[in-house]
Order: sequence, then C-alpha cells, then structure tokens
Amino acid sequence: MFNLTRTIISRQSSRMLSTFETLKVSTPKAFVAHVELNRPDRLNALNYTLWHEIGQCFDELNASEDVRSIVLTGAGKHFTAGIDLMDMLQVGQKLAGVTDVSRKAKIMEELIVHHQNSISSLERCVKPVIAATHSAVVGAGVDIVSTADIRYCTKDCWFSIKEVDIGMAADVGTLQRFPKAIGSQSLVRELCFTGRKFKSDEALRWGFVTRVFDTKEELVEASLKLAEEIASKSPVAVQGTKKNLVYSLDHTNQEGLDHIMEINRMNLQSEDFVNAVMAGQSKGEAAVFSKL
Ligand SMILES: CC/C=C\C=C\CC(=O)SCCNC(=O)CCNC(=O)[C@H](O)C(C)(C)COP(=O)(O)OP(=O)(O)OC[C@H]1O[C@@H](n2cnc3c(N)ncnc32)[C@H](O)[C@@H]1OP(=O)(O)O
Repeated sequence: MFNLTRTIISRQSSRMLSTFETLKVSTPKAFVAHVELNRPDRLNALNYTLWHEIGQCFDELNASEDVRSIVLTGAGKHFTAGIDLMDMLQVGQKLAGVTDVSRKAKIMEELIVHHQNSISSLERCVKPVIAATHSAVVGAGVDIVSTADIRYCTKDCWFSIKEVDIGMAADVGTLQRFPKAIGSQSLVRELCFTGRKFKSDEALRWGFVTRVFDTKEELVEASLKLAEEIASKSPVAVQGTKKNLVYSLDHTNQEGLDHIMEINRMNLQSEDFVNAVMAGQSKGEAAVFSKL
C-alpha cells in the first residue's frame, strides 16, 4: 500500500521537475531533457549539493512521463573538475572532531554510499542518457560518463581517472563501469594506476566515445538530435531495452534472456507494438506513442 501510494504520488508530481541550485534542466525538444552541470565558476566541481541534486534530478526524470531521453552537458570552461576538493577538506575537518575509528568510518560510509547512489541514478533511470562532454572530464567526471548510455565529446575533450593522484581508489563506479566500456584490462589498469590524461582521439579509437565534434555547439546539436530520435521510438521498447542491457552487463546470457522474456511477455501485448507494426506497414506514417 505504501509503495503504491508513493508510486502514484511520484507519477502525479512527474510533470513538475524540481528547480536545482547546481543543475540547469530544460526540455529543448519534445520528450527530451537537457541536464547541465551548472557550477561554471567552480569548473562544475562536485560539492555535496551537486552530488545530491544529480541523484534527485535523474530519479525525477526517470519518473517523468514527459521525458524519454536525456542529454547531459557541463556549463562553462570544462565538463567537470571532479569532486570539489574544498568540500572534501570540510569532511576532513568533521572527521577530525571524532576520535573513534568506527565512528569516523560510519561518516565516510554514509558519504560514499550517498555519492555512489547519485551516480547510479543515471543507470537506475530507464531513459537513455547521452553524455556530451567538452574540455576536462576529471575524476568523478569519468564515473559519471562511464554510467551514461552513450558518450559523445568535443575534439578538445580529455579524461583522467585522477583519483590515484589524490591518494584514493575511484569508488563511485569507474572501476566497475569503465572497464566494461573499454574492453582491454591492460589499458584500463594503465589509466587507473597512472591517472594519465587521455584525449578524444584515444577515447574514440577505444570506443569509449562514439563521436567527436569540432565545437561544443556541434556536440550539443548532434546529441539533442540523437536524443530526439530515441524519444521518437516506443518508450516501452526503449526502456525495456535499457533495463535489459544494464541487467545483462553482469549476468549470464541465460539470465539476460530470462530477464528480457519477463519484460517482453508483457510488452509484446502493449499498444506500442501494434502501433509500431502498423506504422511500419503504412510506409511513411510515423507511429505516435502515448505517454509512459
Ligand atoms: C567519496 C568520494 C567520491 C568521489 C571521488 C572522486 C575523486 C575525484 O574526483 S579525483 C579528481 C579531483 N579533481 C582534481 O584533482 C582536479 C584539480 N583541478 C585541475 O586539475 C584543474 O583545475 C583543471 C580541472 C585541469 C582545470 O584547469 P584550469 O582550467 O587551468 O583551471 P584552474 O586555474 O586550475 O582552476 C580554476 C579554479 O578552480 C579551482 N578548482 C579546480 N579544480 C577544483 C576542484 N576539483 N575542486 C575545487 N576547486 C577546484 C581551482 O583551485 C581554481 O580556483 P581559484 O579560486 O580560481 O584559484
């Protein structure tokens, strides 16, 4: 009963996205959301508010029947400079006031789980997320874009799994998701152990990004065009596809097949299936899918 009430409330409120302090959210095309990291004066470094708002924003976009695909960009000079190091100094001060190691560890556990959940919201969101990055994508930035479904970037874009240079192991998803996007364990380990910058040309060669653009304007335009195309498809089909692709990343083939069977034994009875097939046969008439 509680869950049902919560679901109904979230559906009702899905039309009104929150306004955020560190994110700019717009709907430039039908069913397409554009989320912009918006702390340009701090190079979009992730302070606690930005971590928190990313999670809240993608959970809201997931619930919204008006959103079918999402483009993620960064405002200003860089996509992001990673975690806000000033914010981390404040965490250090908080820890200094606590003497017991287990109690210090509990504070850190809550922080790490909060930040992990923030980034995982891009994966929990069943609407495809296109990360469109420019200039620096550092540390937590790689965690974020590794969680996106599709990555485009500008020619001047570079990435660094920088955590090793600040004395920590990446802990909000890069070590889990980046290797699955790249394939070569040797390359992954080289980049994670050294933090060395890799540029757009290398990222393209390895398949980490799939398109590179001369300017940010071209990048955003192409990303929105792709998002618009995805949004024109059946939301039942696209969201079922994302759920199964995410699930299949860490399950056996048979488990993945069982999972998609569970999804499709329902979805093949949906009006979207009939509408799409009819539109396909009418040659030229695009199918129109109702809100999901
Ligand atoms: C629980 C833990 C979860 C997640 C952990 C994630 C770990 C990480 O994200 S590791 C990565 C941390 N980030 C960095 O180490 C990046 C440091 N910054 C840089 O290397 C450079 O600033 C740059 C991103 C390459 C950009 O260079 P440039 O364009 O030349 O700008 P700057 O002049 O260097 O910087 C301008 C201004 O921004 C401040 N700043 C830069 N990065 C951060 C940051 N990460 N946090 C806070 N502030 C940052 C920099 O100090 C300058 O400040 P001024 O006040 O203007 O001097």
